[in-house]
Amino acid sequence: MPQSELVIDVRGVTKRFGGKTVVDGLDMQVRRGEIYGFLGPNGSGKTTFLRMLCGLLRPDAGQGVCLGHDIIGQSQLIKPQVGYMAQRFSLYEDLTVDENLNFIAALYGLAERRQAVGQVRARMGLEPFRRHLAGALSGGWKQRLALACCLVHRPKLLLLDEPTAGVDPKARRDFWDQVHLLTAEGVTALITTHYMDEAERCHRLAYIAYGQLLAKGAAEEVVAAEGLNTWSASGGDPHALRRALEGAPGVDQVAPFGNTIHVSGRDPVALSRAIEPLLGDYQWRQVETSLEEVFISLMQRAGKKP
Ligand SMILES: Nc1ncnc2c1ncn2[C@@H]1O[C@H](COP(=O)(O)OP(=O)(O)OP(=O)(O)O)[C@@H](O)[C@H]1O
Repeated sequence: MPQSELVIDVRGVTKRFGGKTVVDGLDMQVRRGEIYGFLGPNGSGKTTFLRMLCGLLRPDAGQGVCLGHDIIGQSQLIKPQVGYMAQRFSLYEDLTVDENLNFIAALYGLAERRQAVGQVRARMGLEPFRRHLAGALSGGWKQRLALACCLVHRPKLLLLDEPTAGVDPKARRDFWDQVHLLTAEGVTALITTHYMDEAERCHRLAYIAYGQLLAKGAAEEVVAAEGLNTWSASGGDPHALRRALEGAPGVDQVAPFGNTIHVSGRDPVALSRAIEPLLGDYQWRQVETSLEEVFISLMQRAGKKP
């Protein structure tokens, strides 16, 4: 891959708080125009990593470039080209939509302020809400306004930290449509999320736990690499099935999915052996392993490491 295509190219990025290593030697390469999903359990270091990329935090170790600039020595050149949407709603609730947008435009010292605000307002469908207080908007519209504020200065890279947490499915769909449109125009997006359907909407993704990278690639590559076999059982007594399988040799996970129980394991022979005595009491079929099952498996295995 030509280096110029890499908007993010960092290696060994590490951050410690007190004695605790929160991001531990992380590598990440993200191409221009890519939607890159960044997943991991709460407290795994995702926000800390994003903050290091855009120069809000200084790494203790590691190196690399973001938007062609050194993440340590040239963070002042990176910041103006990044749109960072922090996890918590960080707009001024007692200002109107227009006032929020104008304020951000002024902060960036944009020359064509009115034009920039007008464009982003139209793009995000915020025209009808121009004079509404940000605090009075619904969750979905607040999130749109937050994205609009990230876009006013026409950044090349979006760092979006759980941008859709708590918003309804339609608003999430609209949000992802916008992100796809933006990346088609050449903007790059690095997005943290806990939603599996969103992970699947990313071109590629990385999964971290305890500050360490556990998997990366396209969703289907990540699923294939974990090598889990998954069976779905229906009928009979699902609670009894769960009790029978939990902790059995060869069974790595048992989880209810609606009216079925999913059973996964990395060793297909051992898994079949565990299921065999229960074959007659339930209807079984082999199903595709989901990303959720893969992430749980990755976390379980990471947790078992000494
Ligand atoms: N400024 C700080 N000082 C001390 N500890 C911090 C600081 N910022 C983050 N941490 C700790 O670093 C760890 C990683 O936090 P971080 O917010 O990066 O995780 P995360 O993956 O973004 O989590 P979540 O999914 O909950 O947002 C946590 O244990 C957190 O308490």
